[in-house]
Amino acid sequence: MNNEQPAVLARGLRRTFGEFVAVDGIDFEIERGECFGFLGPNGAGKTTTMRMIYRASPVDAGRLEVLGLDAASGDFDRQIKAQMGVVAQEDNLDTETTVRENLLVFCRFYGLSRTEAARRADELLAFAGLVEKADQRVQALSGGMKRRLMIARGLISRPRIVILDEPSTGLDPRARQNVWDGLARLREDNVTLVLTTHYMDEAERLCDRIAIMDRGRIVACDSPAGLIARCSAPQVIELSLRRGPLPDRAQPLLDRALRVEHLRDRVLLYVDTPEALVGDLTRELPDHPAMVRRASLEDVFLELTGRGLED
Ligand SMILES: Nc1ncnc2c1ncn2[C@@H]1O[C@H](COP(=O)(O)OP(=O)(O)OP(=O)(O)O)[C@@H](O)[C@H]1O
Repeated sequence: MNNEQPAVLARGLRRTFGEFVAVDGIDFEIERGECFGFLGPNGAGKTTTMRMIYRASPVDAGRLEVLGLDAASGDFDRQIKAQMGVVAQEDNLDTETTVRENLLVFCRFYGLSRTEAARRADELLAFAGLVEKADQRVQALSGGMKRRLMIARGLISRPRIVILDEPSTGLDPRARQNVWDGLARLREDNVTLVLTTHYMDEAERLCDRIAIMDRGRIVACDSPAGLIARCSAPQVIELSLRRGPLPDRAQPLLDRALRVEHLRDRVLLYVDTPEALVGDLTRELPDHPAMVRRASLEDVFLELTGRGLED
């Protein structure tokens, strides 16, 4: 295995379900030690792409290499699988057994001896912040703790690549922070992280680079800052539509923005400098509170696809 090769390389990667093209011939490269995220709305093809990387889904066309080895190679499972940790989207923990037992069963599955398994389980309980919960049944854990246990389970074989499908979906802010802290520690050990998310803050915060996916294609791939710099303007004024649509007299004000996006509950105005316009909007449209923020990945997504991430 060549250490110069990227962690994952995809060329023309494609997956279809009958007539439906879920992943439409995408190209990407994930460097070793980087945190790479697939960001996109429901059904964009993120999970399918990840499943191809860890070989849970066949590749219909194109080339896929992991750590320099062709995924189609007969040797792939033997050489690569132990180097890859997978944390799937759905929680498939055995809820009847204890937290420690859950880890021990998988340690044994990976071929660790009884003593090694006990040691590794203790290390991972500490990593996941679950030492105090070790002897409780999994069903007594909170959602965030279960997620951390899933991540710990994915790390048993000390993988060099960890694949996480929506690592913090459904978690409250504190639990998300805990998960993010755990992922940051993996980064320090130079583990390659590949994740999917539809949370822009998660992508922006964790990822060195992000591939924005939409309808089976990668529509842009860059660092979060690089992506945001592509926005047509650096500042955004959000006008709330909570109290109803904008009146006709709003149009001349909207015309002063460089670009305008109409969403279900908000209108977004892209500007270089917001101050004067915000003053006028507040005065002229008192029923539509205006809020100023910096352009974000959501704006990049809107500009690239014409749709919001949640639409
Ligand atoms: N086994 C399958 N059979 C048929 N269609 C499938 C199958 N798996 C995925 N698809 C379809 O492929 C498309 C991409 O699905 P995928 O799960 O990769 O999206 P995603 O970006 O991960 O979405 P989400 O954010 O909702 O998880 C969807 O339209 C989905 O319905």
